[in-house]
Amino acid sequence: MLDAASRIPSGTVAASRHRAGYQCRQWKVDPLGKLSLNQVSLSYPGAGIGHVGILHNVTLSLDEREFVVVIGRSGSGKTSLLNLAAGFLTPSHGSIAVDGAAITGPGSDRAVVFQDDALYPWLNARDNIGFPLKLRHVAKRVRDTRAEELLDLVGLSGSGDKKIWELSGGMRQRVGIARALASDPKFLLMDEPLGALDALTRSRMQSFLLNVWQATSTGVLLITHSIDEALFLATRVIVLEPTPGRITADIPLDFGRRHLAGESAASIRSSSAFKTAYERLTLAIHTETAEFAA
Ligand SMILES: Nc1ncnc2c1ncn2[C@@H]1O[C@H](COP(=O)(O)OP(=O)(O)OP(=O)(O)O)[C@@H](O)[C@H]1O
Repeated sequence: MLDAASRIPSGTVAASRHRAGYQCRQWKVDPLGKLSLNQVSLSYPGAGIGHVGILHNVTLSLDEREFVVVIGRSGSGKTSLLNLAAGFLTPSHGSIAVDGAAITGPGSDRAVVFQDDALYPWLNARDNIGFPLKLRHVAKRVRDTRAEELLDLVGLSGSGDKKIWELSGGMRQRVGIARALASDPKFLLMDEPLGALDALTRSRMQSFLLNVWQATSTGVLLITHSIDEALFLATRVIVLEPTPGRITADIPLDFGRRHLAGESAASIRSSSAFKTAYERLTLAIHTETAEFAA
């Protein structure tokens, strides 16, 4: 079962948006948004050797109900892929679109969460969360209301006045995720968001991430080095092979949904299905021509 800190009151976010009183997307009502990378390649200038291919012909799409995890060996281009989806990088070839419209840079429809929480130490938790709304000239009263609702969503009710240095690593990452959600993104792009946490906190945060995903219907693209984490969270795992980075497996999974339906993490991880999936994904990551047979 999910622990109390991981549970999120159903309907909290959707209901809160109306109370917050600023223009936002109507989650679960609009048609599903889609983020697509179409035959995307990326290369960087090499030192005297022309261009070095980082990603080659990557085609990938995810919608707002999906939790897609990208895994692959070091240097396979995972962060580059996320930076392309975020609009921080421009592809050398191919195109990236949200709902069919080509993206030309970062946008409020895609929020990014990094391993380092990147919070502003001079602001308290509430003002950190409200900061993206401040950039959009949303009134302070409305920002504060929204921040309190997001603090509630991430299990930190009553912590709005806390300074960043008063928060634990897991709490800081929750505030970072709340801040990312403040702009009501269609997609959360997360680069090793739990990578800096200790094992126990990381495990609790995995349940928390699944709950945030379920409560907000925000599409997630998450990078991890952890096979266990990829299997536990993803509705699809994408395997990238290096040099140049390309997709060699696209695997549907349901362990996260099972957890959300009430099965304990321990029961899932000890199941033969999870152990078999672990072995197959390990093989897929470490084999040149990856195969993930059902
Ligand atoms: N700005 C850059 N200029 C040149 N090469 C780069 C740049 N950024 C990344 N690279 C190279 O692109 C390749 C892919 O890097 P990337 O960080 O996307 O991989 P990754 O799979 O996220 O790696 P890791 O798992 O180690 O974080 C690496 O060989 C890296 O050295």
